Amino acid sequence: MSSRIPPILRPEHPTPRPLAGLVQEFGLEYRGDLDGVEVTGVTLSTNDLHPGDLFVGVPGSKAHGASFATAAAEGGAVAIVTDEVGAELAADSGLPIVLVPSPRAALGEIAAWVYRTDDTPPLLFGVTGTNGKTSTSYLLEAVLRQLGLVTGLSTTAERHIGELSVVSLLTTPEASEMHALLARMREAGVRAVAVEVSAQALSRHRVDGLVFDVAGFTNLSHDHLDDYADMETYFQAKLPLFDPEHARRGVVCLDTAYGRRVVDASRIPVTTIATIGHASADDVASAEWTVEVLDETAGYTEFKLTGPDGRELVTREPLIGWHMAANAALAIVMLVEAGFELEAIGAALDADGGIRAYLPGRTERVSGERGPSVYVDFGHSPDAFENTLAAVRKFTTGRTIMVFGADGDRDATKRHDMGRVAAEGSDILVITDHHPRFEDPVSIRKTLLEGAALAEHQPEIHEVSPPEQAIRVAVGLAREGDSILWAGPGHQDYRDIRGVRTPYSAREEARAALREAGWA
Ligand SMILES: CC(=O)N[C@H]1[C@@H](OP(=O)(O)OP(=O)(O)OC[C@H]2O[C@@H](n3ccc(=O)[nH]c3=O)[C@H](O)[C@@H]2O)O[C@H](CO)[C@@H](O)[C@@H]1O[C@H](C)C(=O)N[C@@H](C)C(=O)N[C@H](CCC(=O)O)C(=O)O
Ligand SMILES: Nc1ncnc2c1ncn2[C@@H]1O[C@H](COP(=O)(O)OP(=O)(O)OP(=O)(O)O)[C@@H](O)[C@H]1O
Repeated sequence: MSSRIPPILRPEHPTPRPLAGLVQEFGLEYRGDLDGVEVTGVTLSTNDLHPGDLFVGVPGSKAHGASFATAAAEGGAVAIVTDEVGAELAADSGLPIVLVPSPRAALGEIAAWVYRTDDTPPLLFGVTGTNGKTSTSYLLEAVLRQLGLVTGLSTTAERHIGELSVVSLLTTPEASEMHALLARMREAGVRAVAVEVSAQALSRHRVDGLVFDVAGFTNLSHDHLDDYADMETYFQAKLPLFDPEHARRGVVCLDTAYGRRVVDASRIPVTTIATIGHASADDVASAEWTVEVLDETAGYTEFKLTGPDGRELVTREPLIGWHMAANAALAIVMLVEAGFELEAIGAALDADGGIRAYLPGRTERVSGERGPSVYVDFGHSPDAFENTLAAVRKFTTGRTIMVFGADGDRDATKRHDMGRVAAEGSDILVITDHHPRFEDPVSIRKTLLEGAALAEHQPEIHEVSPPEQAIRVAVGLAREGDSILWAGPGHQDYRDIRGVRTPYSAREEARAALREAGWA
């Protein structure tokens, strides 16, 4: 990967802690001399090593982290934490070695100890599900800010510490980064944090050592079957967020049938929410909260949230689609579960004319007053395509044009459905490339085209590579009144081509294509 790897934020003024204290507190075995060893940080990667760090050697898919122990020592690491296999690999590093049975499983608690994130933690919100995690997290942050709090955010798109913003690498950072981020947030006076929690994060202990005040579940649909054997395994991977080790309370959206199953499996108190017209009639009837879309325009969606005891809130958000109303309502109910009064939330939102949120690359309109409407979106699953296409179509007087490609080296089993759903919902389809990674982009497009051919409705289909060209073809075909939905790249500022993060922004490309076509 190139140097465009985003920075990892750490506390600016870490307080050193004696390593002997860690060993004593957790009753850990060690080799070497711990006398005078002071720890100021923790990492599992030599690419993010600071002098004074504990280097945690985790067994990875390509290498055992402990095989980089000598490099870690040269970089200023003060000790190694690893397993028995890693201890052998790290023996020549000259550093003391602390032994744990599973370094990845230990990382969260160790990072919490190093950065003292257990001391006066902020209010913590965790959001999981297939689609809508980033959006719900941004919406939580927006409402918290409108309530006057200094906020933090951790999502696929960005990490925020108050007004400071950096782009993200992983959706949910490794536990060492997560706790460093929280420590930095504490320095900045952050009082509430919204964290997007991926299934991979739960499977890989990335949120260990954190207890969310409120966990939220958006929905579950086909994705990530490269990481999980089947939908059931993927579903099961989400459940630990609803255990007492990870959250105190939960809010579960019943819009997909998996929601009810989360409620049944949850080991914490949960409340439920369902979207009228989208969840099943039974789930709408049994949900404690319901959300109903009242008005939709190209500029905003207005909705009503109704809760127990006839409590109600009507507000709007500058986002399109019923699914965004579902995300916003989930965020608001999570705040209520955290102890905020619904009336206070309503008053704060009313004062501002609704929720003030900007979601980078989530059905983001990049076009101007004239010409076709162009939206850049991060959707990369059949369900996301269906919802965003429906939302865009609603405000399109002309034709709906969709541009998309699929991720290489990621769940290939969803590609047929992506092609089919995209074809069903569009009048013109431009199939192109996304992140090919190490796959052949021609063969990815071929699978998408096969999927598109399965659709009952057949749009006009074009195959265009690379995406810079594809968006220009789409803009060239578009007329006033048409809409273009470019799904996949969202906020991202690179394409991963054979492991190299090549600079590239779909939002910039789309704007350039519009300018070149004279629509600026
Ligand atoms: C499958 C997966 O999660 N892999 C993660 C894993 O990589 P790995 O096991 O291959 O690590 P490895 O390369 O064998 O290296 C082993 C260890 O040696 C260390 N190392 C390695 C090389 C070196 O020079 N120095 C060094 O210290 C590594 O940091 C690592 O700790 O540990 C790495 C270090 O933290 C992660 O960066 C990497 O995430 C990769 C980039 C990834 O793509 N993960 C995806 C699947 C992911 O987690 N996605 C989810 C969800 C996204 C969504 O919702 O769409 C996410 O939360 O982002
Ligand atoms: N509640 C929802 N239901 C269905 N689709 C949604 C929902 N919310 C958002 N989407 C669609 O999914 C796309 C991704 O949204 P978002 O980034 O919020 O999800 P995510 O869960 O964070 O995704 P990822 O796991 O890829 O980071 C959006 O651009 C939109 O197309």
